[in-house]
Amino acid sequence: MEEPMGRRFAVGYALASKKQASFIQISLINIAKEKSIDLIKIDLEKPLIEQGPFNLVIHKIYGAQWRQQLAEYSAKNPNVLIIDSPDAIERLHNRISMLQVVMELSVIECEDAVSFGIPKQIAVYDASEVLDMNLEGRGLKFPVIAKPLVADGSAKSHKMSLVYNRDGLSKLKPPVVLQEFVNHGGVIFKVYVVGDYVKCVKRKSLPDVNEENLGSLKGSLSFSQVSNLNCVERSGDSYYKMMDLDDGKTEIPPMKLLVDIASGLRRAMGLHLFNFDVIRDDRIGNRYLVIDINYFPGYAKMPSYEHVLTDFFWDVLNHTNKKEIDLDLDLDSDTSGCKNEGSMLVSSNADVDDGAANRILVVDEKENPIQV
Ligand SMILES: Nc1ncnc2c1ncn2[C@@H]1O[C@H](COP(=O)(O)OP(=O)(O)OP(=O)(O)O)[C@@H](O)[C@H]1O
Ligand SMILES: O=P(O)(O)O[C@H]1[C@H](OP(=O)(O)O)[C@@H](OP(=O)(O)O)[C@@H](O)[C@@H](O)[C@@H]1OP(=O)(O)O
Ligand SMILES: [Mg+2]
Ligand SMILES: [Mg+2]
Repeated sequence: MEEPMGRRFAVGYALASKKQASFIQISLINIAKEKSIDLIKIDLEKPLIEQGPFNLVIHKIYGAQWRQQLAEYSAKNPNVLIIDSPDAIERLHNRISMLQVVMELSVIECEDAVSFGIPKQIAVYDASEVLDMNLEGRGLKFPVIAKPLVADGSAKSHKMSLVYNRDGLSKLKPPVVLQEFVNHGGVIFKVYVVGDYVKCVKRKSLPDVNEENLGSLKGSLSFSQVSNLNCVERSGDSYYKMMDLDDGKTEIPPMKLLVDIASGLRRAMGLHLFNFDVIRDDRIGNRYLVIDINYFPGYAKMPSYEHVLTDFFWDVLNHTNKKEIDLDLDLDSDTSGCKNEGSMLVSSNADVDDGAANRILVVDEKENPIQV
């Protein structure tokens, strides 16, 4: 449906320069323009409150100052949609709370023998804890991946190490999360979510570790952003071309499962723009583990991202009268299915609230952004 002649929408974007270079492509600007949507850069050097007018603001900026700016802007411009709420995004800045939400997803129907969950993990806050820690006693065994607890977009927050044995623990710099390394055939599935749109792509991941070789491996191995390593930048226009893995043999997980997890996460987190990383647990045929969730990921690597994002903006902008965005979660279908509990999968026939539960309010009565 086209907007009546003359009516245009302004979408303000607040992005770090690297993100701006990859996301704000001419192709996106033009496709949005055809749908009467103008993408307008927010100048981070000036107060947000002095900028606009905007109908919608999208953003990926860290820090209290930016949150304060958004709060002031919302108070002054209650009709402007902010996607997403900074409080909701905050949950993804900690690798424990990030994955906890997956454990809270209930009633996702799975095909026979298909299940999902997260790897076992513990947080370590203090360097003195690390050395005399009894990993096995806490349900973890080597190898483990050590990930910085904080995921704040810094290069440091992506620095991981694969720890093979006790010697490797000594180099860790808490606060870190120790997560069991799960063999998964060297392939990772990146599931991009844009409102109710879901797209899964395959990427290269860390190779499997052979348990028999563990004894001979030296303490630990450091790495960073493995799944982005085959991403190249086209000279001149900073266009990202993702060499998605096409090994011709790895099947993607059942799409229904991914869509259900995506819908569940959207509702539970109150977010519209994110991706999540999934691996297939080689020990248990059809068990899928969510290992990472990223806010406003590298959408430019997603096929036809310009159309997907433009359609999303259009939908959101045309729901503003209702002050709500229908998340279309389809929760009132058959509720008997699988519920994720700990690392176990149990059957559930729990009742689910329909109606209100299917919608996420974006603004409250005073039309300030709220958390769901
Ligand atoms: N539990 C795990 N078992 C096996 N491999 C893992 C596990 N966790 C992470 N990995 C591997 O390490 C990589 C980096 O981990 P993770 O995705 O948590 O880091 P990140 O820096 O947040 O990544 P991104 O660039 O997607 O934000 C994954 O892409 C995957 O290859
Ligand atoms: O550009 P940004 O800083 O947002 O980087 C994000 C990066 O997107 P990019 O491709 O645009 O670099 C994402 O890649 P994909 O998952 O989509 O492959 C992922 O690595 C996020 O974790 C990064 O966000 P951060 O965790 O650092 O906040
Ligand atoms: Mg990841
Ligand atoms: Mg991440």
